Amino acid sequence: MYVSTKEILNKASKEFYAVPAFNINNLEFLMKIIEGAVEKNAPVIIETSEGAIKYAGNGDIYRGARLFVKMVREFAETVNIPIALHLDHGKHMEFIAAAIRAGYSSVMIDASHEPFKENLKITKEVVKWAHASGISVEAELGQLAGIEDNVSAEKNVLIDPEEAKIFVEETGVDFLAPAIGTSHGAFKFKGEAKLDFERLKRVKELTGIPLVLHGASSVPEKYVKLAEEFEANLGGAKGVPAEEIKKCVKLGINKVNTDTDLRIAFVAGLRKHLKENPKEFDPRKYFKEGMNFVKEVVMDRLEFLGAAGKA
Ligand SMILES: O=C(CO)COP(=O)(O)O
Ligand SMILES: O=C[C@H](O)COP(=O)(O)O
Ligand SMILES: [Zn+2]
Ligand SMILES: [Zn+2]
Repeated sequence: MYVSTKEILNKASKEFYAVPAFNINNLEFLMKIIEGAVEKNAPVIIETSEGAIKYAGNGDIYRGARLFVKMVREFAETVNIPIALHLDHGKHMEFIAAAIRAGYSSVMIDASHEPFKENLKITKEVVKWAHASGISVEAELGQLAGIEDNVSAEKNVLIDPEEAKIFVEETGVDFLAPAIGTSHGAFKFKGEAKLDFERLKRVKELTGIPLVLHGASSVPEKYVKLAEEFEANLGGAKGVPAEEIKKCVKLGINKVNTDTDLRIAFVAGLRKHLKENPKEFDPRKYFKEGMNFVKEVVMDRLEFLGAAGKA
């Protein structure tokens, strides 16, 4: 079923589990995410960045957004689990408009790089606009470190829980992504992972809405090692361990954004397959191993986040 993100996340918030939101750019990852979620009988959120939409539309934003809606709906309508499609890190109004018009289930307005008041003002506008079309909205407060495509910040600026309360009340936003120390990409921490759990707890107490953890990939050693065995250079890669994410879920995280783990799993399988099969040139064959690793990551996350069996 193609459903609203709000329906999925309100249930998760009430029952204290989290639903992974997986970033996709193509058909292959989508196929495996759905397959994994069906096998786990779990709800799942598919998300696309602005970059993904541009890529799929070959520069035509409206076309890219329509393609993703058609693709996701086609899968969603033929299976018995709740599936939603979300715009990740919407920073430009054209992308938000394209997603709303194409039929996304929800959008993110990410004005977290702006000063608090400006972020609030922009978010409030988008909420008004999206809600008029029955679409729910995610916003972000504080900033994540790390650099990834158009998502970047020099240093961590963690969320202020008191500001979060005002922000949620005044904007009417449906979900909030609090910056609590994670960052995007494969290189999140120099040493141990350090997250601000106290801050997260306060934000949940003061806002009460479903919260979103960005930069939540775990960067599993299994796939990093395998990719490196086949000539990848991922030295220093480090993610958020599953145990830390589970603590976040206990404190009120209900949506866990995951992109990097799928990318690393896929590239590990792709590198391995190509190296071991130098005569192979059929993409349906040389993508297969990577796709199966993507499915493994998906199923593992659905399980430890508590979404398995919640469809
Ligand atoms: O936050 C994300 C997408 O919005 C993805 O984070 P990762 O890079 O940790 O997978
Ligand atoms: O949060 C960012 C996501 O990982 C998407 O990255 P992207 O802009 O490279 O598609
Ligand atoms: Zn952001
Ligand atoms: Zn993110």
